[in-house]
Amino acid sequence: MPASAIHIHQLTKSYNGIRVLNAISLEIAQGEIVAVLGPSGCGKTTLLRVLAGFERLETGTVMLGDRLYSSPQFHLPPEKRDLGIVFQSYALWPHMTVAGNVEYSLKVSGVSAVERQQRVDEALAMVGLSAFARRSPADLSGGQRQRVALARCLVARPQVVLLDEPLANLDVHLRAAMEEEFIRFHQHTGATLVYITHDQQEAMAIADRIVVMDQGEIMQFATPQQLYREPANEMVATFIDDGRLMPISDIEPLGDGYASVQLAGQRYRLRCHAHQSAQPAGIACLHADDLRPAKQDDIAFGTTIKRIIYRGSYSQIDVEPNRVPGARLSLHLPNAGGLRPGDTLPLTLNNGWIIPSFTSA
Ligand SMILES: Nc1ncnc2c1ncn2[C@@H]1O[C@H](COP(=O)(O)OP(=O)(O)OP(=O)(O)O)[C@@H](O)[C@H]1O
Repeated sequence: MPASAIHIHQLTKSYNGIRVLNAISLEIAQGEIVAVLGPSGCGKTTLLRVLAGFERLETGTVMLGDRLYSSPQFHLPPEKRDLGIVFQSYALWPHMTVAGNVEYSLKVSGVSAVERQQRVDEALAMVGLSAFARRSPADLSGGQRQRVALARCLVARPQVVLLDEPLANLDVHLRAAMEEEFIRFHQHTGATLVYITHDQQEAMAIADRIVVMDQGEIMQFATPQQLYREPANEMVATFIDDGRLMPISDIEPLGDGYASVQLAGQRYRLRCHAHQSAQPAGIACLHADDLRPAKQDDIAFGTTIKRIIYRGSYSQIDVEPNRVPGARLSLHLPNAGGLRPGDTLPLTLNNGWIIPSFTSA
């Protein structure tokens, strides 16, 4: 079994009798970058803390390769786990220099002075902080401190790195630079990265696969493209990007990855799960790029413009389908031209995804 693959099986965890993680099972491959994404309070940090060994689990197992880390009967302490951890709060030693902070763990574990020097230089170079080795953490910016925390983790050359919202305190430019930093680190080391964030853009930019969590459960574990194009349920559909839900009826699978459905009074072909069954009713997920203003020969449905938001390179047009009062769809136009709220805008579909449903209702 690859040494740094993570196997989580049926993990549950409660605080004060309240279930915070419920039957979590995940197989993370060696060298993979996995982001854990979900709304506040869904259990992301708790999952990371159980992986790191700061919390015990109630049921289930956590293994790294073929090594048992946690089970109800067994708990390997955090310092014995072969993991690097980068938390949102940098927790640097204020009385040590940048180099001292990075060197500390090597000193404690008895690495020779010559090797320490070489590894500290290497780690600081990797995060672009060679020139800051002798500074005190107090004299660094937030982003630089975060990079010291990363260097401190890298210097130990862990096979698995757990990162808890490491970019949450940084401004938008620094975040982009740090995203590149993580990817570079990953290319350099091939380590397995588990990355917690509530920022889906960040998750999409960095991760090979994303775990979407809600209320202590895994909603979907898939590539960013799959989450966007083939959400497993309504939560993922609306959580990822600008997904909007539309009621559909008379779903007839066509056997080629598409189904014919009734939507806003018209018949359309939408993408569907290979095992989608015929259903009297269901829900479709439509993104902005699934919609466009109808031309003369298109199969169109009428909508009324509710709101136009200028977003620089495009305008976001929010509409209500005339035959589905209360539903909201959104499309992007490079130029909203003479459109106004209250105007009628006939739309058609480029694409769309049926939220999977497998049993006949
Ligand atoms: N030590 C604790 N004692 C009791 N409840 C806790 C404890 N730690 C977390 N919780 C609860 O467990 C749930 C999950 O918390 P967790 O911090 O894992 O969520 P999260 O997804 O990381 O949220 P955020 O994005 O806001 O950091 C929350 O309802 C939280 O209040």
